[in-house]
Amino acid sequence: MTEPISPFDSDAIEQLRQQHRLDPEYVRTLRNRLFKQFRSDEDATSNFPLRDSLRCHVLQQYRRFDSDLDGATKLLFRTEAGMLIESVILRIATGRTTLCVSSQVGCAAACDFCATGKMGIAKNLDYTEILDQVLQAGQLLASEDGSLDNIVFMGMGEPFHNESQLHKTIEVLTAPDHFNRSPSRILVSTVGVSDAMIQMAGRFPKVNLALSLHSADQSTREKIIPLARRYPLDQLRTTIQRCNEIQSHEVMIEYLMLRDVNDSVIDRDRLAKWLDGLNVHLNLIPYNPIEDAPHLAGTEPDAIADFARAMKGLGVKTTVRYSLGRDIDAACGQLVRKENRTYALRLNANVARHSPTA
Ligand SMILES: C[S@@+](CC[C@H](N)C(=O)[O-])C[C@H]1O[C@@H](n2cnc3c(N)ncnc32)[C@H](O)[C@@H]1O
Ligand code: SF4
Repeated sequence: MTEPISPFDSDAIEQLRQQHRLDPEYVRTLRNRLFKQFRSDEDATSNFPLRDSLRCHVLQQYRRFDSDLDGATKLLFRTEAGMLIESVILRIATGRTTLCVSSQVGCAAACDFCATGKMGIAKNLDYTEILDQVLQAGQLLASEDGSLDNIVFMGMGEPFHNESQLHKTIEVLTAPDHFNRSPSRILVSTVGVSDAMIQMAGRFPKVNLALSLHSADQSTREKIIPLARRYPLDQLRTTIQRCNEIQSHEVMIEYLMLRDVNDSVIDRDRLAKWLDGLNVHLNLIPYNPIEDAPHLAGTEPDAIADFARAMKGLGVKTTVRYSLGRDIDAACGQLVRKENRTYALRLNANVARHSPTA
């Protein structure tokens, strides 16, 4: 009995097609139905002669949380390795939908304010695991007669720590004979990995980039983002200049509003100075408190609005992120953290037991 084939694996699909002398039209129809129309597995594979050789999903849907407050849905998936990852569907009032995907389980960057960074693990997802988040969310939206408009890499993980799988994912997402998504509707958010940002801008110039800046002061940034030591602010500014030269659109600057950390008048003026001359758009993010960082608190909404007004006054294009799904975030984040920690501990115990020095 041969291993089932993932429809995302073009080489394996082509090999199968040639082996069975299948008309390429069958493969085209399968891809159109599954990747472009997001039909159900059964419907999409119904006339594919080798449907029993396929396995449409590498992720198992584990839980679903729907917000009572707004149109957010959080999907928890279990990977084959047993880890939980999350994807979030944001249904925005304008009718547009955005899917936030994970690129890793956990994250080595270990930012102080981030639940994923506090998980204490970092495992890369492979491209089929990232694409399956898109497929399953797309199928869910299609079943509600909705559509999927934007895909953002703002879920668990640092996408540029998983660069090869990220590039492969974007290739399949934008390939006309696969998902055929517009690159301008894809956004990759990073904590700031300079060389990878420039690579991305060069290889996929239409894909949007977002930099999680969070402070324009080097020592403050280092306190909340350990990776800031490796990629100092001067280097990041030059990186954005380089991306601006390659790309025709703005880079998004994400700025988490943390009370008494980065929200003073001095912080604001320093930020405006740092952004001056760059083709950017500033997005202020309200902080979502996490259990593992009791020392951090978010800036009050009124103060965020004042900060935004002042930044606009200083000539910076500024918006405030309206955060969706707050009611489901805590429940889901805690579940993911707890289960993945338990799993990682079990895994480490097994490795120790089997290591020659144990
Ligand atoms: C989870 S990260 C994933 C992408 C990438 N690793 C990055 O840092 O940009 C996506 C965004 O969520 C933000 N974020 C992390 N923890 C947060 C929290 N507790 N409240 C609000 N935003 C948070 C990050 O700063 C980043 O801008
Ligand atoms: S890089 Fe992004 S995902 Fe990783 S810990 Fe920092 S905020 Fe979280």
